[in-house]
Amino acid sequence: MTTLVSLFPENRRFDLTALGRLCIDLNANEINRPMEQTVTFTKYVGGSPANIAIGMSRLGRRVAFIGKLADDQMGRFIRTYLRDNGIDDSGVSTDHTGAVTGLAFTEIKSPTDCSILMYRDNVADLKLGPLEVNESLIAESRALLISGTALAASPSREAVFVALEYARAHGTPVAFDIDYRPYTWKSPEETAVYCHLVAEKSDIILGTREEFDSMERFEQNSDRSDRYTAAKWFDRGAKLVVIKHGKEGSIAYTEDGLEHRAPSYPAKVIKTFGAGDAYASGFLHGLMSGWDVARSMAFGGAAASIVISSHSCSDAMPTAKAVEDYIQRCERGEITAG
Ligand SMILES: Nc1ncnc2c1ncn2[C@@H]1O[C@H](COP(=O)(O)OP(=O)(O)OP(=O)(O)O)[C@@H](O)[C@H]1O
Ligand SMILES: O=C(O)C[C@@H](O)[C@H](O)C(=O)CO
Repeated sequence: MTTLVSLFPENRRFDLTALGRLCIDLNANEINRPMEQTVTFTKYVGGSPANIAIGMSRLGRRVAFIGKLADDQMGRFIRTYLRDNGIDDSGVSTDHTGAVTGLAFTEIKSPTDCSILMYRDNVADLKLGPLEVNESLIAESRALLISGTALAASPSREAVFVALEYARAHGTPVAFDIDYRPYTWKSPEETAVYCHLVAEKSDIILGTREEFDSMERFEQNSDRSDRYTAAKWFDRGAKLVVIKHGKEGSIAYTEDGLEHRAPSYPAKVIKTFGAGDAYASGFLHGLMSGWDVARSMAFGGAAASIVISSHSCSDAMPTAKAVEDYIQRCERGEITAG
């Protein structure tokens, strides 16, 4: 049994500070059809790190956010939602240059064929500057979560590196979610270089197999196995590497050389996105609770199944009781894949 609870310092004001984008999701109401035929959408707070922060807060964790919002109705909607969900927004600044809120229109063609159409020109989240990174939030947190998309442009990119410096100075462990969104970046090479630099400074690295491949683009060794990937990052200081495989579940590696596997839970899938964010929040909650790695992964997987069985990502993030109930219902055979 491997636990990582000792990684997280005790007696801090927050369990997690998340850094990255706060956006809007507009999820198609008319599901199972292409965007061309979709005419109405429901608005939710979105953005992977926002979803993870909201998920952690629903699980009873104390959460803060570092980011930047547009000075418009959408920005105010997001701030209100964060506050209503008990998330400390003192590290969330407001842009005054006319930047806009990032929008993600989700197309739900079928439960397995979903895509996101993103509007990300001149977005406020990527305007977060190095001087706007709130050091005291990082010093007062048991962990810092970095979303890889925050590296896609300056000055947000520099802000991430400043946050990493503060984390190191205050002994705050870093969880890095690669969160690769190709349309935000100029080139795959740029993604590989900057994500690599951050992964080298991270304690926990989370990503899908494809995301690790995108970050390891310049890897000399042709071995693309999960085990090789994990060994590479342990060499560079990581303590835990988690590789997600969609419906096939996830695999985690720990420094002690052990491999931990979690199958997924059944789900009546409405759309697949949001799975990774729910998984991350459930998984980090489990680790911080002192559970072993495999149990934490399973809990994250159950949270993911709940979210993909729902219309939204952020709004659908479950409480701990809802996740536990879901696991029990699956064990009793009351929930099957739909
Ligand atoms: N179709 C599915 N059925 C059941 N569980 C799933 C399914 N897809 C994903 N999951 C669960 O969610 C976890 C993370 O999913 P995935 O590997 O798709 O991450 P991701 O690609 O980061 O997600 P996202 O689509 O949000 O970006 C998986 O390990 C699994 O437990
Ligand atoms: O990550 C995004 O910007 C879009 C998300 O808000 C969406 O909810 C999703 O894809 C979750 O991973």
